[in-house]
Amino acid sequence: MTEPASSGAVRWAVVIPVKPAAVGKSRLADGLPGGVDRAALARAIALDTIAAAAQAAGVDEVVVVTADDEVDAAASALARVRVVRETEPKGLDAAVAAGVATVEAPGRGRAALLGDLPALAPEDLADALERGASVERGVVADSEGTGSTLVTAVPGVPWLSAFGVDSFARHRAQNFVALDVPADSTLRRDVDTAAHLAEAAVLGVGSRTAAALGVVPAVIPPSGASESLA
Ligand SMILES: Nc1nc2c(ncn2[C@@H]2O[C@H](COP(=O)(O)OP(=O)(O)OP(=O)(O)O)[C@@H](O)[C@H]2O)c(=O)[nH]1
Ligand SMILES: C=C(OP(=O)(O)O)C(=O)O
Repeated sequence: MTEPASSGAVRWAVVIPVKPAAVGKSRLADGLPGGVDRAALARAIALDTIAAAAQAAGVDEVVVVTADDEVDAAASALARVRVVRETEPKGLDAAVAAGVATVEAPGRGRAALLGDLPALAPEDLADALERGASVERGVVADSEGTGSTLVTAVPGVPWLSAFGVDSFARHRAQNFVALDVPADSTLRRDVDTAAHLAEAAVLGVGSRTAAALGVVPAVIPPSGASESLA
């Protein structure tokens, strides 16, 4: 197993919450191409996000918090990924906090990444984490500028997150520093709707999402090509 190169002084644990696919990504149901299974697509989106995060420089471990058996099994097979089972629905912030609480290395920065970023490029996450290393708490806005896709806390800073509607403004109000990642970073394109999915497809979605959409693999960047199994 090859370690990713360091992206700076801080090494990170990245927590990714994933709702059970049977109930998650409900807003995606409207406008999906015929024949696309929404639950399978929701899992594929989450697993592409997890796989990209696990390949980002500076990331020591990815902690997936989920009650979904299939996501658990597939994520657990990836190097640097650990799954924390969610025994009852907790809500997003509580699920993230449960994952953060299992991070044992006190010298590690902690980050929460939403699990709906199918176009995420590992280098875009690495770039954001490097920026997050120089502030106590950081936040990355989604493409609309209203939500948050990444929240960070450097070692020693107590964990806090305030995900949900208009979370970017609420994170900023709690003194999270807006991390200056490019407007077109793949880290910003979360997918809640079919229109978002179309934008993610332009950026280039991961191999699992492409397969769930029935897209010809040859036009998809090989984001999963170099993944190693644990
Ligand atoms: N483990 C866990 N993950 C959650 C929970 N709520 C949301 N998430 C995850 O957080 C991320 C962002 O959530 P939303 O955009 O609200 O996703 P969603 O609830 O699946 O989507 P909608 O049903 O369309 O509202 C996704 O990766 C979700 O799977 C929760 O209670 N537990
Ligand atoms: C969960 C969030 O947003 P969305 O529902 O748009 O993914 C958020 O921005 O905190």
